Amino acid sequence: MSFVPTATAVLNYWVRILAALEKKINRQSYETWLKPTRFSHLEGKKLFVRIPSTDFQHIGDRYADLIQEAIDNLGLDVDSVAFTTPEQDPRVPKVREDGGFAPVPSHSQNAPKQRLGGSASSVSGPAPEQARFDWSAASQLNPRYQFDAFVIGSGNQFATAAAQAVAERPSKAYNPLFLYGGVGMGKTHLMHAIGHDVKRRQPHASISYVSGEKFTNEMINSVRYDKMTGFRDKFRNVDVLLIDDIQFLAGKERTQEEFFHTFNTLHESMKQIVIASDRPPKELADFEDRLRSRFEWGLIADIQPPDLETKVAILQKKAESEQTQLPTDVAMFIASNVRTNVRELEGALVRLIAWCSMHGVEITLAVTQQCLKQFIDTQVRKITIETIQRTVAEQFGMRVAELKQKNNSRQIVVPRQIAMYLAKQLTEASLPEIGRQFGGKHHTTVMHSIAKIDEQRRADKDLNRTINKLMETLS
Ligand SMILES: Nc1ncnc2c1ncn2[C@@H]1O[C@H](COP(=O)(O)OP(=O)(O)OP(=O)(O)O)[C@@H](O)[C@H]1O
Repeated sequence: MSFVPTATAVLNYWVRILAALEKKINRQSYETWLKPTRFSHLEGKKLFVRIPSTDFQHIGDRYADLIQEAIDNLGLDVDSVAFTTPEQDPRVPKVREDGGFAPVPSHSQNAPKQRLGGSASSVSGPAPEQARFDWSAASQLNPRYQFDAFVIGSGNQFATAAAQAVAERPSKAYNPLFLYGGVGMGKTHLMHAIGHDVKRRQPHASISYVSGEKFTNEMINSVRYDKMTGFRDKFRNVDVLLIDDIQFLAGKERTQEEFFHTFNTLHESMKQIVIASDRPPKELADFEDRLRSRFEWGLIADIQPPDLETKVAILQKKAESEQTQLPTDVAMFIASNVRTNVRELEGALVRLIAWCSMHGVEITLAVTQQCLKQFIDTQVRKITIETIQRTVAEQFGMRVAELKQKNNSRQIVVPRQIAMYLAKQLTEASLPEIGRQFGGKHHTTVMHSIAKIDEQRRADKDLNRTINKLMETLS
């Protein structure tokens, strides 16, 4: 027996979705953007929602995931949601300039629409100019990664200011903007925030966010299925290209070649390029020089690990968005026990909130210590020399075996000395033991290596940064 919803039930669809959203997002955003929306009508499985003006169109992008989640949780028979202003809704009689009414078409085809959780559907028929909205690109952006959700601290202040400048004046402030920093430091968040912000200011702008891995895979498939023209059109015809984890292109000559041309086309036509990487351009091993040098054309901004205060502020902001009260001593405890990776910081908080809600207890310091004990213990797990060797080899694009060989070329010696230095700093191993694990080096060689790096680290900022980054990855 199929269930045919009554008019009231349908009307309740959006009301119920809103009720679910209200619990998930902060009050101010809800009051500003969602509360003023109204159910309009249902066409088949497409739910039309009335928005007061085109300024509200970004909500379909910003809250796409949450709306989809609510639809799924509520089991509603809706497969897409469209947001329309009264002017865009052909069911609303329009007053012509001469004061008469324009004819009302039988169904609304001009409304921008978004197929939630899937590829975007195209807008059929000529949409009114102000209604054009590139949902397909928008859906690649995580609605949570906005500037106002990003906590600014000393480590990311410069990168955030640069990202904001780029969002305000794409292709005019810095082009390209090259963001780099360690794992989970917020590079992706900032890139998406640029995308959202540009979209808000220029709803017509087409924005493409792609990871280095996806770019590579799409290119391989396009070559394989003879679809290079489509691939090129896709990435060379955007207003803003956000490419994440560019280090993935290391050693991939054909992909680098393709990206080189994409870069040139976009740059020449004054389109904005934002690149994120886990290391600065000059440390991108196995990259063509012509690409590396282009990465340095605009502005290079690094993101350093957050300090304790920033970590506390991130936790509090995150708790607020989950509508949870986080006592300061609890925030301090988590911030000082979870290492610098913000993703893990958030993971600890999510775990704590879930645990307290499941056990029906309030969040207190004692409860937090109990709940996060295992989480924190695994963080201080022992670091081994093998792990150090693997991490250093990866950082310098070489094999672990090379670190142990009797090769004294500079490309090998420096990483080897760094690895020995880290082994001394991060493990309990003695000098002879370290020497043994590096292909049988004498303990005086190990000592010399450690002293050398220790000294150079003070003078060479880049080397110091590389070591900090390795330490951060390792610990
Ligand atoms: N300063 C910050 N304020 C608020 N949230 C942050 C901040 N920095 C990072 N985050 C959050 O931490 C998580 C990880 O950030 P993100 O994915 O942007 O890191 P990343 O630098 O791109 O990491 P990776 O190198 O692994 O790709 C995200 O949920 C992001 O929202």
